[in-house]
Amino acid sequence: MDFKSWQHVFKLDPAKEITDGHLERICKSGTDAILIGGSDNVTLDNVLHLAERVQRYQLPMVLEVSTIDSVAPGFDYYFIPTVLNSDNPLWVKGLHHQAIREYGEFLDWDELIPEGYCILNAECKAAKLTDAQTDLTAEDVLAYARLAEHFFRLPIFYMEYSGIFGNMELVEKVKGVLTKTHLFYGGGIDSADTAKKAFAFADTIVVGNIIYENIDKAIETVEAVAETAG
Ligand SMILES: CC(C)=CCC/C(C)=C/CC/C(C)=C/CC/C(C)=C/CC/C(C)=C/CC/C(C)=C/CC/C(C)=C/COP(=O)(O)OP(=O)(O)O
Ligand SMILES: O=P(O)(O)OC[C@@H](O)CO
Ligand SMILES: [Mg+2]
Repeated sequence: MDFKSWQHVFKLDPAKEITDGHLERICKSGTDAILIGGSDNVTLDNVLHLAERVQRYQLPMVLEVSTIDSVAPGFDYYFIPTVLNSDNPLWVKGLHHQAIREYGEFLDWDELIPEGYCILNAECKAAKLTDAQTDLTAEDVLAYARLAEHFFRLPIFYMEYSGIFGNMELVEKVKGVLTKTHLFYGGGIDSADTAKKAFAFADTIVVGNIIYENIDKAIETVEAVAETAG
């Protein structure tokens, strides 16, 4: 199992309700993996509850860590965001330092995958939480991508537009400067059309909110990627 081969993932928010029927459709959709994560009201209880339900299906399950207190055992990978365009060091390396200080001796480092986030929607919760500097030129974003790949050697660069569909020209430019680092794109994918547009440039597309708004449209995004990938 290698996350670099994933083309489509669903991101389930532990703070949101999902019926068994909808969860079954998501997990049997043909998506490559389930990412569990959110930016607020994530608790150990709601993570454990959702993970237990997802575990019935045989597909890779990842926890995207947003608080130290909500880390639960049993995931295939733990994705650890570092927000490259936050000016508050807490979100770049501060919480990470605290977590490693506390648990460093017991960590299985092969399960931890750092993600270099570049948050591009000023209105999303994650941008507000992390004081992300979203007023960026294309050159700024390309520099963050290069910083992720060549300086920090991060395996993932994540263009995060959570809640809105992003600038695909910029996604194309970022893809053009990355060679080893894998490009995740997330934000506003709500149809086959938006899935295809984002997947034209990103290595992996992440589909979140539409799961809770229109389950049929969410499932369409998997089919769209499969068609495009051939
Ligand atoms: C039990 C045990 C041994 C535990 C060990 C703990 C462990 C695994 C430690 C790992 C080591 C480590 C380095 C941990 C880091 C800890 C940490 C808290 C890091 C900070 C992560 C961070 C920068 C979070 C900021 C928020 C963020 C970028 C979240 C990403 C997810 C996201 C944007 C979701 C979208 O949110 P949503 O709620 O859907 O929002 P919308 O309203 O926009 O839809
Ligand atoms: O919820 P949406 O807008 O689909 O975004 C997906 C993901 O990038 C959120 O972290
Ligand atoms: Mg969301």
